[in-house]
Amino acid sequence: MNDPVENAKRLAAFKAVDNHVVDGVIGIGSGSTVVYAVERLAQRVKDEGLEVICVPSSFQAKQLIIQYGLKLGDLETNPELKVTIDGADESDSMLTLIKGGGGCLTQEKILASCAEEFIVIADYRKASTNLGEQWSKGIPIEVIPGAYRVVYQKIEKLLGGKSDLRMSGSSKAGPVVTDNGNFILDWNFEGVKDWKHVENSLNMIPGVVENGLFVGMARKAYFGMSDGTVMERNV
Ligand SMILES: O=C[C@H](O)[C@H](O)[C@H](O)COP(=O)(O)O
Repeated sequence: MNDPVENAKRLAAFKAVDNHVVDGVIGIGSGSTVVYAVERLAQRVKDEGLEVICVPSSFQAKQLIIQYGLKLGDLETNPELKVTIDGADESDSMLTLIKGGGGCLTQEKILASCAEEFIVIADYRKASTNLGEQWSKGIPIEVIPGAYRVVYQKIEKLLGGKSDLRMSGSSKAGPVVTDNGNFILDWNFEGVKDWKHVENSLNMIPGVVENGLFVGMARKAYFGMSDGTVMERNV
């Protein structure tokens, strides 16, 4: 593979699947890095007879599981996951994450919370010391559509910064609509010191469904590097 970023994603995903997946129920995150994790899972099912049931975190993840011929599960029949593997938009040195750049944060956080182990896979552009060093698009916040404006105002009053309603772009007029039928606000924060406080404060605002801060959930991350190595971070 010639693209260093794609190569880095693939290396991280393959290593995480090899090191953490055994027979059982697996949570499948969303995004472009997770594609490689599903590819590796499918290889191991074929080559080693690995027996996994895959629970998706999004429409995209479900399609991937189907496309690769893996067994599809859901949280109603498989509420306990051995491991969830997912990408991130940014990870600080404590593995505090920003997620939801692709709009899939709520179901991802549910899957992360149901897993014995939550493993992050990403390329080298996602690793930082403090959030905001690498990801400049703010914290994604999923909101009930009719409440987006009041949520926006309350966030500004409570925590400062500015939010933007995420728009669809040229393929559809109007805002992005999540897999759950909601809107996304991207909150550009200022001077945050306590991410757990922010995560909790955002979720206390009526109309907020979930936010893309994952604090204290991941214990291990794999970052594919541009030189072909994989950097591991543990907390
Ligand atoms: O909403 C999307 C998810 O949180 C993704 O896991 C995140 O955006 C990272 O995606 P990618 O692997 O494409 O960078």
